[in-house]
Amino acid sequence: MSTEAVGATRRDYREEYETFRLEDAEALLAGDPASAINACVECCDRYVGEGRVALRCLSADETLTSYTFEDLQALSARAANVFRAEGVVPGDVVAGLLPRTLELVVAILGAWRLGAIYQPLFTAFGPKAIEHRLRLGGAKLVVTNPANRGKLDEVEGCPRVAIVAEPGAVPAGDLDFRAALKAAEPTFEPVSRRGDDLFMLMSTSGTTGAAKGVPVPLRALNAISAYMRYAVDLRADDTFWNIADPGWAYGLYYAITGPLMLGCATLLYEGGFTAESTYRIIQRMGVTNLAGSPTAYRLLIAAGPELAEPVKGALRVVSSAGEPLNPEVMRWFEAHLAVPIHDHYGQTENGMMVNNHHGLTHPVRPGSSGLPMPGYRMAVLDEAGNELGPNRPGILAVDIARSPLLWFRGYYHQDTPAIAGGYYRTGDTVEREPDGSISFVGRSDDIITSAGYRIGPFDVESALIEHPAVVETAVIGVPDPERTEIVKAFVVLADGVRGTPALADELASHVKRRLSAHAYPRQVEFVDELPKTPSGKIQRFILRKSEIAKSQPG
Ligand SMILES: CC(C)(COP(=O)(O)OP(=O)(O)OC[C@H]1O[C@@H](n2cnc3c(N)ncnc32)[C@H](O)[C@@H]1OP(=O)(O)O)[C@@H](O)C(=O)NCCC(=O)NCCSC(=O)CC(=O)O
Repeated sequence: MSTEAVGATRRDYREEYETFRLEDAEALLAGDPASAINACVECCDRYVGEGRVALRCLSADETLTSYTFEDLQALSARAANVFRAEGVVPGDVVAGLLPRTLELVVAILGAWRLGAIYQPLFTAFGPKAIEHRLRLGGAKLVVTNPANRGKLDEVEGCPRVAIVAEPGAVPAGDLDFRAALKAAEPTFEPVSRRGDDLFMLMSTSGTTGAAKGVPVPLRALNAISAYMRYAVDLRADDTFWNIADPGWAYGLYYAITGPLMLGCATLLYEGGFTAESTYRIIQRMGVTNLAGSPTAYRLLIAAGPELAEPVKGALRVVSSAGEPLNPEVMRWFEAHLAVPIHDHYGQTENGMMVNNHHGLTHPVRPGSSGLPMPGYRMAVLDEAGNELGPNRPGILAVDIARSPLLWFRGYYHQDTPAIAGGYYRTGDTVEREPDGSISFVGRSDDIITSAGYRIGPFDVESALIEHPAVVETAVIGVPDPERTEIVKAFVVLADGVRGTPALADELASHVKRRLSAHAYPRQVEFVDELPKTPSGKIQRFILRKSEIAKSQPG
């Protein structure tokens, strides 16, 4: 597989797009049943022997510790031995409920070395979101830390727990992960898998049901490395930092897997996001290649240009994903940080597919998500599934037969109506410009995009309905200048319960604790009834329309 950064000299987009083919070694990975592959070899072993730094960990108090690929090889081997001793076999699921620390990477690489499937659990999740995901994948083992351990007590049927804790703080019955790593052998022959075998089990929010499982086969590695080269333009001499959390696709695919696959060091910062710490870390670590979400960038801007001044000119490229990037953010970054910031579009289901590529030359239009990545043919479809020409809004879809990098073949053990007629429909409404670039118009369903997170209204509604004061609820996204959208809940209360601000806060806290700290309703409105179809289905779009009308001046 080619690991060379294409960006060393930028290549012409058109030429690269038209001549794209999976190179011979990559074609093997792309599904040849005879191919043998191991994700830990791709992301670690292949760089062993050069003493290269693979991982820089900054703790919450900003203490720096660096690890080489050799360190990660030995630690992943120890972890694989620990997992095997716990009964994990190739094809089993190992879940990680850990902050951005060394042990997170060790758990991921250890699972992969053994041929197991890694399932991320975002540390903001509450027991409800965790239980749903652990059930979905039938995880054999979950690796966590004391800050998150208590949530697992509320998970029915919780699997065996390995905990990263001080020796005195390991709960009875749990496996002391650090002690077990120490005692384990530092060698483990990587288990060969095939391109179609899974190595990650992700989840993503739906509009009608609870979060769906997204199986990720090993051949997705082709697309992940292609994105790092074409769109992120990651080079050997870059210091790379993707601030997204590896509890989600953007972080797991492109903060961990992608840079390690190219043999580049990645940076994990355990602390929460603030503009001050972000600028401080860029300066201290000499970050040249930065990735994150528009909300993070808007928060940097809101902190003022003075904070940006010391890092002006330090960054070479900046990538943005998770929600559309505002043209104003692009202009501000040019003016105050002297760096181009480019919008990239993707989904958990299939990674990045449409980009303003840093590593390829093509015009970049503010407000546009860019051009299809080489390896994908994108189409804009009408409701009947016909391809539309320029300037006509429709659903963005991937042409399956002509997209050699496409890996998504359906949700985990679930029907996937989004795949039909030779296309995978993304659910996003877009418009294609005459120059081929694609502009995001909106979602064609009820999914909420807030601060780059995809939030399913159904998940929030089912958490709210658990509260005794709530009889019925409908959850929508309402426009917000900072977070794109925020979650708003319309709530019908039980007889005799009064809708007070204190109750609104209580409901928000309930969702935060049970479902997730990022998905709670920031607005709660108490109503007598909800708009419904004659058959009783809640019409969220009516609520959304009236909120949009309210937010528009005049
Ligand atoms: C822009 C941000 C850095 C801003 O960070 P903030 O900390 O201000 O806010 P937030 O949205 O993360 O968090 C909302 C609330 O949850 C809390 N919170 C966040 N993370 C937490 C954690 N790990 N543990 C406990 N609480 C946590 C915060 O304190 C905050 O509480 P309070 O509100 O009380 O202060 C972040 O939102 C971000 O990284 N967004 C990008 C998300 C992303 O990576 N998207 C792409 C992947 S999604 C994806 O792949 C899509 C898909 O599913 O298909």
